[in-house]
Amino acid sequence: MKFGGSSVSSAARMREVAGLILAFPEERPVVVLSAMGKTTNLLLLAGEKAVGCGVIRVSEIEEWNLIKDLHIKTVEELALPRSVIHTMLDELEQLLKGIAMMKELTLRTTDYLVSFGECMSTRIFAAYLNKIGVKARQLDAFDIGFITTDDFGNADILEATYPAVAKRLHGDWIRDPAIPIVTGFLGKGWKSGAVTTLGRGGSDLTATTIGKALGLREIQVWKDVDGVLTCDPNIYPNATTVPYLTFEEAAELAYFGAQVLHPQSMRPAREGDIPVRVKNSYNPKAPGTLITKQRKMDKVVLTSIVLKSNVTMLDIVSTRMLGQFGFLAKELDHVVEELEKIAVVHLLQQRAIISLIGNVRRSSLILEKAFQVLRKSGVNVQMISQGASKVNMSLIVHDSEAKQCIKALHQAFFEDDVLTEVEEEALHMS
Ligand SMILES: Nc1ncnc2c1ncn2[C@@H]1O[C@H](COP(=O)(O)OP(=O)(O)O)[C@@H](O)[C@H]1O
Ligand SMILES: N[C@@H](CC(=O)OP(=O)(O)O)C(=O)O
Repeated sequence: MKFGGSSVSSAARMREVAGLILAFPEERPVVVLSAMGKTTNLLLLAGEKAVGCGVIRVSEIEEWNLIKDLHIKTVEELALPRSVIHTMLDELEQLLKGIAMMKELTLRTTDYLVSFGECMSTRIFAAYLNKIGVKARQLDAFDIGFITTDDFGNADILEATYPAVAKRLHGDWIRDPAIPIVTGFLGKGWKSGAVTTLGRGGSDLTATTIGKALGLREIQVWKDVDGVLTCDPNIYPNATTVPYLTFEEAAELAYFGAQVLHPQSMRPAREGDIPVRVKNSYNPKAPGTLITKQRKMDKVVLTSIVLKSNVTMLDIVSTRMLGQFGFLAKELDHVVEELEKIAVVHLLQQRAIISLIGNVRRSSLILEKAFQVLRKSGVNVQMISQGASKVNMSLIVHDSEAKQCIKALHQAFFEDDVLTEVEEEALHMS
């Protein structure tokens, strides 16, 4: 079970989460936690400020004080001893002073800095479970076999992780059974031995990695929304829950920008064929979204609409590109320079990709409807791509028009009668 930052943002939330875990007494869950609330963002900001503020002013950094106050308050409200996080907070202050002294913040140090968020949330939560009589064991992912590349800030999990994590968690359980409370988002670089992070939202990936390593029956990812929704609720609040998704759909959705899932998180679940359930810790009765290998697609038209803003488009016109392979593999800075030798190249910035995740076997119907809607809204699509994926059609529009497009498309596909049209078509064919 993975609980994101919003699920463990306060003492009250931690009590609720403990209640959710205890609601399944017959299960032996492994719990993965993110940092409390917005702690990761605050740590990043505190680090940036430390670079320029001088050692003696570190104690005045607003974000550092917010982090300290939140964690101390949580420990106090859960009636835990301060010693649970005392050492961590001391070390964190030392680290910020070190950054201030060096006037430098490398990617490696940034990963170490943000790791304090997960290290503290898990220590508090494990102590709380033990206090209420539920035996729990706090575990730092970088100590239990999460081995990654040394790409600080966006490390990849290496294959050796699966057997190592399985061995450690099995061994611990046999020696002394206790619910493992594991830090999400973190790993250990295989060359450097330093703490790494898996990219923002990486706790989802921690959870699915453990799921595959242990061959679990189900992976649950608890969020602050009722599941994966038909679009980002911050863009258009009429979004509704998508009850079922395939791994492929969920992966495309995440990859093309839906913040709800980490882009790489579906891979271990798909490889291990372990269902993933996305649930709302604020509304546990809601059924959520169930993500599996396959689902019945015959009535499916569109599943979800995803927006990725601020993308740059390369418009290449050339008659000389036949046989010119490998040119995009060169460094991005050199791509335009290289292409200009063989083509007319325009760099078009402030574009947005709107991805229509759905049944590509209905592509003509989807595109017909989409273009009707966009034409009515006076929007010109600048590129369209169906690619290799069986579930994704992408349209590129100008950034300034993107939100309005999402709203119009959502209304047409999810609030009007497109399903009736498909049902009629299916009836007609049978
Ligand atoms: N298609 C979508 N479905 C659900 N949530 C989405 C979608 N697109 C964006 N979001 C946003 O993702 C948030 C949940 O992801 P995240 O912040 O990583 O949660 P957590 O911190 O609980 O893991 C939601 O609060 C919502 O605002
Ligand atoms: N705390 C990390 C990792 C994470 O997964 O967080 P969340 O589950 O709150 O998205 C982040 O903010 O990126």
